[in-house]
Amino acid sequence: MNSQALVQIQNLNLILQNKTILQNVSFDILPNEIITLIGPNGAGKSSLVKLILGITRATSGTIVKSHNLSVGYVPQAFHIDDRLPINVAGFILLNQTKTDKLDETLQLLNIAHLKDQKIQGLSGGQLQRVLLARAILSRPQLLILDEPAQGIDFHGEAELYALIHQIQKELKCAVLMISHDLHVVMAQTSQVICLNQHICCFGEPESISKHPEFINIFGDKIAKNVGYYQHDHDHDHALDGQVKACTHDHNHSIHQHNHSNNSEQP
Ligand SMILES: Nc1ncnc2c1ncn2[C@@H]1O[C@H](COP(=O)(O)OP(=O)(O)OP(=O)(O)O)[C@@H](O)[C@H]1O
Repeated sequence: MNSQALVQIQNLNLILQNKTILQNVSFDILPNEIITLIGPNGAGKSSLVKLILGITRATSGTIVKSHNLSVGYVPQAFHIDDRLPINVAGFILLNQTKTDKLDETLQLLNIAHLKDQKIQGLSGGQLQRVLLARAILSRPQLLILDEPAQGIDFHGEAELYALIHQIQKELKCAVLMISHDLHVVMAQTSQVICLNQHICCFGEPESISKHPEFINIFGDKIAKNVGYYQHDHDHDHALDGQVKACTHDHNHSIHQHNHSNNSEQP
């Protein structure tokens, strides 16, 4: 366990309707860290996020959050009622207690010009930025994003991920995001968790892309084509993804989940 951790996740298991959704998941989320969750459809990524947010409860295991942890969240799907008579500023401020950072937030996300526009007329990319603005208005310590670039074209996707990095740097928050955009994840994230009920592998993008379970899930072609990224950070992760003191050069580390139980699915 790391005393600096914003969230410590220990041996989480989730069983729903007699089906194992998550098995023995453990890792820490540290301040200033960008962790991206990847994995095939149905791997349990959104379920894990819902447990961390406290929307659902684990069958067993613990999630310890730092005192007064503030969390911003952008869900996977968001439907706005066509009849809701509200503009962008009104929507961002809805049910918020801290409102003084509205203009600064709109500028940070390059959407100041949309402030008075009706929410219904926005494009997919504009709406994602508005949802991000809402999530960061109160300057959370942890930002959780469930597939932030869903429904956005390739060009807009790259811009959005660059923006997320900019937000992370400016607000100095941690980011946990789910993504299917492997090329971007591998080029821009600091830590990747490859999830398929259990943590298949955890580490830096370069090492993850060489891991046998990653190649098994995503295919050799994707693994060979992902961009490599060198990232300096001051901590290391144990085999199960938890943080420990830094002991070596990070650039080629691979963290692997060992299969001691034959019932685990890859
Ligand atoms: N309330 C529920 N009751 C039963 N099963 C559920 C429930 N919610 C989710 N599941 C199942 O849990 C599994 C994991 O779903 P989850 O949405 O967490 O996966 P995911 O990795 O986020 O998938 P995707 O990439 O497709 O969004 C799926 O098989 C899903 O059917």
